[in-house]
Amino acid sequence: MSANILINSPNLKYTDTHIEAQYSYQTTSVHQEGNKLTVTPRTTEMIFRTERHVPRLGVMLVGWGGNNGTTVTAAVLANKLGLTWRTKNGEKKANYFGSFLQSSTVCLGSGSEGEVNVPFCDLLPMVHPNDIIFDGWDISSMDLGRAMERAQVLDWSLQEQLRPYMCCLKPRPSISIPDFIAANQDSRADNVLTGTMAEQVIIRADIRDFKLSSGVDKVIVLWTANTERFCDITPGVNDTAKNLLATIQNGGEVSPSTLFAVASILEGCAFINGSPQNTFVPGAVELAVERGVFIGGDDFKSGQTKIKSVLVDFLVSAGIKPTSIVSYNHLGNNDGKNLSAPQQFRSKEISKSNVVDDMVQSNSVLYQPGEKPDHCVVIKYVPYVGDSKRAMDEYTSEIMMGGINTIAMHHTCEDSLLASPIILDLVILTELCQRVTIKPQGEEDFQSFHSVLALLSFLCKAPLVPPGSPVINAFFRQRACIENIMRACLGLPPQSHMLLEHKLQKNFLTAHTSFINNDVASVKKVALTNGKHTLVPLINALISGNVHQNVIVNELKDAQLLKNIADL
Ligand SMILES: NC(=O)c1ccc[n+]([C@@H]2O[C@H](COP(=O)([O-])OP(=O)(O)OC[C@H]3O[C@@H](n4cnc5c(N)ncnc54)[C@H](O)[C@@H]3O)[C@@H](O)[C@H]2O)c1
Ligand SMILES: O=P([O-])([O-])O[C@@H]1[C@@H](O)[C@H](O)[C@@H](O)[C@H](O)[C@@H]1O
Repeated sequence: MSANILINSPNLKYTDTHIEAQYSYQTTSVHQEGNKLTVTPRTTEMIFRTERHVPRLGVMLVGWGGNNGTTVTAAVLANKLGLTWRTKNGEKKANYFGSFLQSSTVCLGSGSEGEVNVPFCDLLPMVHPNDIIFDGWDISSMDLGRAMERAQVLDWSLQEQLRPYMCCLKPRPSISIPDFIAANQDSRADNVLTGTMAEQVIIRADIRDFKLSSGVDKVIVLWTANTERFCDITPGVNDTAKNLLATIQNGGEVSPSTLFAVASILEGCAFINGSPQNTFVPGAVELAVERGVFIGGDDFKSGQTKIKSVLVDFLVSAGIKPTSIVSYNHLGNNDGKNLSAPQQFRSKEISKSNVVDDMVQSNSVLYQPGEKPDHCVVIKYVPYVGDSKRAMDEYTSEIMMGGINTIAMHHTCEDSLLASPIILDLVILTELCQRVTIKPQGEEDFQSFHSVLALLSFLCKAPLVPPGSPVINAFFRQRACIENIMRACLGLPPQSHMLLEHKLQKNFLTAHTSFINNDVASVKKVALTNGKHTLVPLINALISGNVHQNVIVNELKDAQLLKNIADL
């Protein structure tokens, strides 16, 4: 059941169009001279403004006919239709498990019954996955009904129910430059555009056509097509936006994924890269910044790497020193087949290898400058296991007094059922970020997040961040970042987990009456600022927080709003 959250704070204003929060952003800056560190707390006042209107969202997937593309489309349909199906283990019901926005919760604070947790997606107005309209491209012409069968991900009895809907969905012809993906993909490519590179940017017209024909307000484009090889970064070719656009016109090395990114940016649509290759060559990043369009990536953080971003964080922050990480996995889907080619595997290897860097570098007690654990990544293609990926990891660490701590792990999961909810989170979070603007003190105007949307890091193996920003891979730091930014949009302090009210001899929050009076005072202020209609829900909130009705009535009796209290 979704929660209806109303913030009782003089720092928050609800208007018909926006949620506007006054926020004190607290940071600490450190000045270092030798081993002397001077640490200065800083506070920057700012206003967070979130548009309340949730648009109709269209998502165009590049690689729509692949395992991820068909699975995410089928999952949304199954949820929308409320489907259930029988398996040998009993009846299953469509759900969004694995989506942190839909299926994980955040602690809002404490009430009379203890901590109150709400679904992440209830914090701010955001698109529900059931309302997303999908479209997309694939170099394979198969309709999504047959492609879903080819993927072998979903239970057969569910596929049977979905097929009539999925068969009506057909991928648009796509850009194919065979050199970028494995040669073993050639047999799939029967749905490709022809003409020069510039002519193939006709995909811009597809975006417009989809927007018009579906009636969506916004389109986000996401690459979930095959992993490409890395593209050379060459001065004069792709190093600046101008050079990249000229190369597209005149010919030269540009990957299909970069062509899609450029087309989306030129159409003003956010572009997300779910694969590991360097789609965002410097010219593409510059173009996104120039046009003020969001880009995000790279490579969905779905399985083995997600665990790594938790486990290494745990080890290093527990003061244990990982010295060797050996990660092996095998899988038998088409992604695995493509990755069996050396250049495509290399893209994945790079993306999977850097995930521990920030955690290792943060601990100079355990690691000398430049020291890193050995880190080995292996992927093998084993057709028989299909989409059911097997991952085996061995983490060896040094513990106290020369001791060795070895953790070995075996992980089996359907690759595409891990990636699909991440696709939904990526597009929903990106859309939400498009409606948030921030005005730091001293600035004239509200500004949006940087075009390189680092907030998506949580969902990516190799996070793309604005130049000069720290890359954070640690799972809970990434999650806390999203949670606390959303709380800031509501004028709420960051989640500190201090729980001081339970750690002293007396609980100062319930014992102190001025706390209650302050609350009532702020109700008065909020109701006077935001209109009478907010009074009754605010007072109800106070009552459910154990403030006695008489206290509220007494406190409010001098207010002009007294007559509204009769309605209670
Ligand atoms: N499933 C996961 O857990 C996971 C995690 C991280 C990243 N990824 C990445 O997501 C991508 C998709 O994975 P998948 O399992 O769906 O793979 P898949 O091979 O089943 O699907 C990819 C689809 O892309 C199509 N394609 C290839 N080149 C194209 C182009 N130029 N334009 C349009 N379509 C094109 C193929 O025909 C295919 O249908 C891969 O790059 C994979 O590495 C997957
Ligand atoms: O998310 P994760 O398990 O670390 O990484 C996975 C790889 O190990 C796998 O080989 C690949 O095919 C998947 O698409 C995914 O990228």
